[in-house]
Amino acid sequence: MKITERTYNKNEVVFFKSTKANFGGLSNMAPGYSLRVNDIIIPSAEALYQACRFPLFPAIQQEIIEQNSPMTAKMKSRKYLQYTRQDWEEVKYSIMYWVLKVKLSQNFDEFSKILINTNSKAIVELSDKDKDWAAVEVEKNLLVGKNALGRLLMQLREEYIHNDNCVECVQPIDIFGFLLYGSEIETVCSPATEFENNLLFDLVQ
Ligand SMILES: Nc1nc(O)c(N)c(N[C@@H]2O[C@H](COP(=O)(O)O)[C@@H](O)[C@H]2O)n1
Repeated sequence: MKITERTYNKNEVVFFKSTKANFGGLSNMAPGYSLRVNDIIIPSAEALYQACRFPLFPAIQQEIIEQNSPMTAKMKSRKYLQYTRQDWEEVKYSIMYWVLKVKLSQNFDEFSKILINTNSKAIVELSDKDKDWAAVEVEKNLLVGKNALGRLLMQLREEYIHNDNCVECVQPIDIFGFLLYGSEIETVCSPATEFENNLLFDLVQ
């Protein structure tokens, strides 16, 4: 997936930077959005995304996932960059979109509310220096960057909020070696759907 740089007028967009400010829940660094994949509890979207860098190294994945702070999870990942999967640059945006879908599916009430409140405005992650995932204010009110996270969030809003699609279960993406702790990543469902599926399973046993 190729993403090119864009420019935005800060006055016309919804932007987020600090997790404590308005729309901070859109950030992968926001606490309080835990996830469950393959029965493993993962404290944040950031930890899940960073763990996906290292499919062949379950011990590194575990060290990242054990971090309650999303920023510390990212910092742990930095120690092991040489073990990053070789096709990371080609697959990282697809992996991030999958992570965001999992975050929405398993935190629907909270996360969908924030997405709804962005209306139809452009969503921009604001950063001091990151022009890949975010955009930088290069002069007053002029934001420049690929803004990959903001754009994936807009795609998520279009697919699941504006089009009213259901995000109860999220399929794994079709890439080689999509692994967590040595096992293929399975379909991930919302807690309510998992509960219903388990009830049905018990009934037919
Ligand atoms: N710590 C931090 N500072 C910024 O300015 C940022 N824009 C981000 N972005 C988040 O970091 C994650 C990507 O990490 P990699 O550099 O690809 O390892 C992703 O969640 C971005 O939203 N972080």
